[in-house]
Amino acid sequence: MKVQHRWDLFCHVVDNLGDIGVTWRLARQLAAEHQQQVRLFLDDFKAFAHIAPQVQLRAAEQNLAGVQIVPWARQAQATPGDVVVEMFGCHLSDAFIAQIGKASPQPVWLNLEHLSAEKWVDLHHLKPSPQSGGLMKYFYYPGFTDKSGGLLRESNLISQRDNWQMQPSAKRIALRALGLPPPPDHALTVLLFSYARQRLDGWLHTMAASERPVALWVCPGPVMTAINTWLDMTLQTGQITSRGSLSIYALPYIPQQRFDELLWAADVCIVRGEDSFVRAQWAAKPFVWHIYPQEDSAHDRKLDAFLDLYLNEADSELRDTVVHFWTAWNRGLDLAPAWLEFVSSLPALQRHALKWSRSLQTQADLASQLVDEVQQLASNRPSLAPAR
Ligand SMILES: Cc1cn([C@H]2C[C@H](O)[C@@H](COP(=O)(O)OP(=O)(O)O[C@H]3O[C@@H](C)[C@H](O)[C@@H](O)[C@H]3O)O2)c(=O)[nH]c1=O
Repeated sequence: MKVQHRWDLFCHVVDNLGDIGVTWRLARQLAAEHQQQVRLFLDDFKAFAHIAPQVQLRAAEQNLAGVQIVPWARQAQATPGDVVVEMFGCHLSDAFIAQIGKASPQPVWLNLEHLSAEKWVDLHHLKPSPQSGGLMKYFYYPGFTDKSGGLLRESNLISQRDNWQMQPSAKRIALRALGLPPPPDHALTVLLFSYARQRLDGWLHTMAASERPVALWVCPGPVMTAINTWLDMTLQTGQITSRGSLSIYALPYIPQQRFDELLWAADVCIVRGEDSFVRAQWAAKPFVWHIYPQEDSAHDRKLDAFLDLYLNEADSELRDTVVHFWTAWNRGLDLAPAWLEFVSSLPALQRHALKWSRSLQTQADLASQLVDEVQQLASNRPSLAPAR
């Protein structure tokens, strides 16, 4: 039987939406699917409001989707719960760490790390790290293998996706609800959620000149600058414009609970970071991962490690197609030749995406694994009490 614990998740937003994006998805799942009591300490409510518009920016405390949300600074007066999770190595205040040290029984303390397909992840997952004052912190690594901590996946996600895909009207209704004009008949639909990128001209020209109409849905963010330069105008949120066969639509922010529908509705997804990268895989769509750039080219190793896994069972033609386009995207090269190759392989890429998604589904999801691990770590400590 699952014990109900009091969880404290700590999220420091470094940049972008991924820190709160992953944390919010995990928090909601812990509360809704595992009946855990979740409190989320957060330092950037404006970033949060992009993906959860109902959030109040200045509330001292609020409850959303069964999660208690409090400003970061409140940790100074807070008593730790049964489980403390630092998201992505964000640092807790000394005052809160002192409270962890004083708590009896001591909370299970974890650092949930960034996602990587690199092999070392399996070796480091759940390793303890002794802290000063006799405290112990465990490192939790998400990942793609059975020895890693898994990927976030809601229990009904795949059935929801399949039901949605099977209803011919679902796409039309969703697009309307998302404020998207219906794309022209037989159009190729492309969702663009990437980092800033130069040299989009060749790609945009190629789409504008293609026989098949293309609808490009652009999420808010810095990539819009290069698109506006090419368009020679400033496309406002909610506005659409066309050049030849290409229509470009500037999307508003979409609540996280509806973000999947954009991926499900698109034929090709260009995603980034961690959460949208994982969601594109659950959407089972041909996709491109714009990886978060890191120092010392660490992102190249991460990208290669994922491609090795993702393409392990692909034939050499498909492998080349994916590698060419992903490399061109991530290295800032001209995209036109690799795009044409990619688009002409879409049926095979689609089959591959579905096969990959099915293979990932055999893994236990991250939240379930985390709850089980915490329960085990907690029960190895003689006196950790369930929530009162
Ligand atoms: C555009 C958009 C995004 N989202 C959500 C989906 C995701 O949960 C989140 C975006 O997160 P990601 O896809 O991870 O991309 P990101 O680039 O925003 O986040 C990145 O942040 C850096 C600090 C990390 O180091 C990176 O690894 C990565 O997490 O925003 C919406 O809910 N609605 C929207 O309209």
